[in-house]
Amino acid sequence: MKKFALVVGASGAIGNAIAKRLAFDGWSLYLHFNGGRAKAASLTEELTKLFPEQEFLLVQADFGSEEGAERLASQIYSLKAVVFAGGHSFYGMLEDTPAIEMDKLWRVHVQNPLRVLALLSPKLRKNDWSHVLFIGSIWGETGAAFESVYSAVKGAQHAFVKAYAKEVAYNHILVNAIAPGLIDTSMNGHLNDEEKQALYEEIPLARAGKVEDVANLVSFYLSGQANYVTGQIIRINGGWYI
Ligand SMILES: NC(=O)c1ccc[n+]([C@@H]2O[C@H](COP(=O)([O-])OP(=O)(O)OC[C@H]3O[C@@H](n4cnc5c(N)ncnc54)[C@H](O)[C@@H]3O)[C@@H](O)[C@H]2O)c1
Repeated sequence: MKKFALVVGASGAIGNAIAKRLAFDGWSLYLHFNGGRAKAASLTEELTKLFPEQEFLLVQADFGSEEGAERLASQIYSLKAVVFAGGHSFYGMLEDTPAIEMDKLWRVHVQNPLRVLALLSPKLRKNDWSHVLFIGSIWGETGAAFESVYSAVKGAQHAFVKAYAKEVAYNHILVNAIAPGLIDTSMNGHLNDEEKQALYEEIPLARAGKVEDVANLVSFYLSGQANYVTGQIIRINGGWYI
């Protein structure tokens, strides 16, 4: 029987790498996108050609609204794993963060992923083992100046992981978060080369992480070799902020 995972944010940089890695591992995938249909469609086409025995299904939803979350859940049939790799950041002082932006950060990172999960949990409970993984952030653990609201929503994701892991352990649903440090994606587009270099000097491994670094860790979690790990926030950060 095909094993299906939902990758939320598969059209994004980290989500795209996760989708490719999970396809390589033999998963069939629901590939979620919001904007960027062309990119998501070409990923689906590429994976279908490479892995014809597996299924790759595109699902669109805006996590800015509850209807989007509900529509996404209604398109999912069989499911063994969910990886939440969507989201956006906002860089600025708290007093310069518009209320509408705060609301959006909360909805996209917390409220609607949790709503999706609530709707999908009966499907996850049907399996011998299932996995829920959030791509959180080290800022959710340490906090970051000028990203205070983003840090707050990432911290909320991490707190949820710890709580929900306890709630569904009985059903063999494992719930964890991977908390990246600096990963080389357009989410860090606000940094110029000089600023990036200054950050690399702070990071013991002296570089930004690659999207594949995150995808490899996701692959390990979902491989069945980490089935005694739940409720954990695993930092992937080159030794930065430990
Ligand atoms: N890049 C980093 O350095 C870094 C570090 C720590 C954590 N993260 C987290 O990793 C995740 C992926 O980041 P990325 O760097 O790949 O970013 P990205 O911008 O490349 O991808 C973000 C994805 O989120 C989706 N998305 C954004 N708004 C949405 C909405 N309203 N509804 C539905 N989907 C929406 C986009 O469509 C896209 O697929 C995010 O949760 C981010 O917070 C990134």
